[in-house]
Amino acid sequence: MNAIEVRDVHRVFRSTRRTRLRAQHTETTALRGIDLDVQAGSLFGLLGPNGAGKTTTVKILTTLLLPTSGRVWVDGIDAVAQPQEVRRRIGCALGGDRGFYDRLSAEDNLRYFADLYGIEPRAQRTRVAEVLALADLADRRKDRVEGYSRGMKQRLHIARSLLRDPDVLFLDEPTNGLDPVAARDIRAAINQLRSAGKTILLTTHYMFEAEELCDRLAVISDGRIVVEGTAQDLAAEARTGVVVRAETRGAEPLLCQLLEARADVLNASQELLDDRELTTVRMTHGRRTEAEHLVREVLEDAPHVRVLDIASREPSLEDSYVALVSRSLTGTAR
Ligand SMILES: Nc1ncnc2c1ncn2[C@@H]1O[C@H](COP(=O)(O)OP(=O)(O)OP(=O)(O)O)[C@@H](O)[C@H]1O
Repeated sequence: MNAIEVRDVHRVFRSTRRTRLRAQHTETTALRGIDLDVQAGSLFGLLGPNGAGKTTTVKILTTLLLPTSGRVWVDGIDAVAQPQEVRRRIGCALGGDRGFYDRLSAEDNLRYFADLYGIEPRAQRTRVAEVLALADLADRRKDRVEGYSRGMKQRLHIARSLLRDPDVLFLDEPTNGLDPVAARDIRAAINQLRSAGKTILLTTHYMFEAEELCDRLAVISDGRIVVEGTAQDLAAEARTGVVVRAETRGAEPLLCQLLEARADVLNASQELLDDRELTTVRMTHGRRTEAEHLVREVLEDAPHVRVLDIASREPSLEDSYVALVSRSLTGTAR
């Protein structure tokens, strides 16, 4: 059974800026026909570069925004026709530093929201204690939120999203900007919620996080779903055979274009290290020595380039992601 279904959703933002002489209308198309199926009890990851349309999708699913066209069901309920009913069944943590009364304690904040959500006064104390424990904030429950770290605030967002014991949870970049330990704690909490049978849709920029947590993933780019499936499906779709990394002296970024002109190169990028350049080449080639040889040839053909080191590795989810997104943005059929 699907807990979330999205059919051909489009979203256009229209705005008008008035100058003294005239009104200027602008249109931004954020979503260009999104389809999604998220199975009940699964953890689904929405990945994509900045501005791809992830937050717009989450806002539509959580009834904060209306789609311009298309249909959306959450927990079997039509989110456009019955937004109130959907709101009762979902939890939503959009994160960030705002959203709480800084001068109140975490406990008082949650009591306030429990009231707002219509949780019976007699049940509030127990429920607030439960979600504080789930978010590992029980021992800091009396502290004012203004003294909370980002990681603690993020956990408080998750605690709030759990107040109504929802079946479906939406987490928008839950570990964004957190240090590695705080991020690991959040991931552990998310894993616990999945084990408790919740359906979770999360957006993230971190590939290892998506790989660690998600059952299925969708990559969204420029308002379209580029690919949907397991991490293995994404790798198969990206057709990344091997990743070659070459350390050089004297290599120009232009060389990446030369490499990308080859049919067996999916994507090439260069970063500057202290006194060297590091070129990463994602190839369709499966044989590592052959792939290394090909890259070495292209680099050494360029004038004044010295190859210091060359090595290859198996592709990660991040490599598949980079190949898929760059392919979708450049519109190449490779
Ligand atoms: N309220 C708005 N008015 C106008 N344009 C908007 C609005 N909200 C989003 N957009 C535009 O819609 C597109 C998708 O934005 P969205 O926030 O959904 O992307 P995102 O994938 O969540 O990006 P990020 O990873 O940076 O959060 C962008 O081009 C953005 O500028």
